[in-house]
Amino acid sequence: MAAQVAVVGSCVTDLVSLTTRLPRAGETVLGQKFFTGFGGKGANQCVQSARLGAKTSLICKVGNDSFGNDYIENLKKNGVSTAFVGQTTEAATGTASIIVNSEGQNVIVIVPGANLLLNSEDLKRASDVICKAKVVVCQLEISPAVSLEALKMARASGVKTLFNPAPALADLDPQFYTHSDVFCCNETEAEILTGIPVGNLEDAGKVGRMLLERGCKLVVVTLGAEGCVMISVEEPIPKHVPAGKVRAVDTTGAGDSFVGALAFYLAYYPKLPMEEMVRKCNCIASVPTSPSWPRKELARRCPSKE
Ligand SMILES: Nc1ncnc2c1ncn2[C@@H]1O[C@H](COP(=O)(O)OP(=O)(O)OP(=O)(O)O)[C@@H](O)[C@H]1O
Repeated sequence: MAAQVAVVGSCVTDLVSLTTRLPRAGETVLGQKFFTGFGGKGANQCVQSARLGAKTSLICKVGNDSFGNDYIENLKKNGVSTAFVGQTTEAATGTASIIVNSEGQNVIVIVPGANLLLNSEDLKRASDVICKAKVVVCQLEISPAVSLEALKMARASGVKTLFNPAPALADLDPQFYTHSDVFCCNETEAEILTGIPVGNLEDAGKVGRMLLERGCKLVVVTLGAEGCVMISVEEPIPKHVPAGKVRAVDTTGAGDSFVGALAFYLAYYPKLPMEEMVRKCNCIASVPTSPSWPRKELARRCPSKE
C-alpha cells in the first residue's frame, strides 16, 4: 500500500553534552554525560505519524556516514519507508551540537549539512509517493524552494498540504500561504511572520486571520500549555481548543508531535471535524515524544513551561 503521509523534510542527529556550566570562548570544560538523539522536524513529524499507525514515507537526505546509516536504521525501526532517503558524500548528516548546563541553559550549533542538498531531482524521483499520498507535510529545515516545490507537486495532484513554517522566515515566499491547506505555526513563528507578538488568545486569533488573508485555507496557532487557536475560511471566527492539564516534564518536540498527529488524522480521518482533530493532537502533543533523550536528567535541568 502507498504511503498515506509523505513528509519532505529534515533529519538531524542531536549530539548532547550535559555540563555543570557552559564553556567560555577558548575554554574546555568537563561534561558529566553525553548522548545522541534523532531529531530534525521532518523526521520527528514523520515518526510521530507512523507511531500513530500511519503508512509514512520520508523524503530527505543524509550523509554517507555513520550518523546517516544510524538514522536510516532508526526510521526503519519506526516503520517509516526509507525508499526516498538519499545519502550523499558531498555533505555530512545534519547535526545539532547541544550543551546543557545544570540550570538548563543551553548553547546549540546546528549544521544542516545534507539536508540542504535535497533538491528538485530528489522530489521528481519521489513524485509517485508525493502525488499519491493523502497528505504531504513540509517545514523549513531544508531549502525553502524545495519545500515549496513539494507543496506545489502535492497540490497539483489534489493531495492535502500541511505546512509548518519552522524555523520561521520573516520574508517567507507568499506562495507558501496559497499552497497550504493547513498552516500550523507556534507563537514565535506567528510573530516572525506577521510582526504581531502573540501573548494571548486574542492575538492568536488576530495572526490567524492575517495568515488566512494571505491565502491559507486553515490556520492553527499552537500555544504550548494553552493548546491552540484555529481559524479557517469556512469558520472565520477564531476558536480556542484548550490542551488538557498535564505536568510538563519536558516539552521538547511538542510542536513536531502536534504536526505529525495532525497529518495522521488528516490522512486517516478526513471526515472528523477539525476541532476534534486538533483536540486529539493537543492530547498527543502533551506526551513527551523523543524517547532517545534521557528525560529525567533533562527535566532536572530544563525549567518547564508551566
Ligand atoms: N505544558 C503543556 N501542557 C499541555 N500541552 C502542551 C504543553 N506544551 C505543549 N503542549 C501541546 O503541544 C502543542 C505544541 O506546543 P508548542 O506551541 O509549545 O509548540 P512548539 O513551541 O513548536 O514546541 P517545541 O518547540 O517545544 O517542540 C500545543 O498546542 C499543545 O497541544
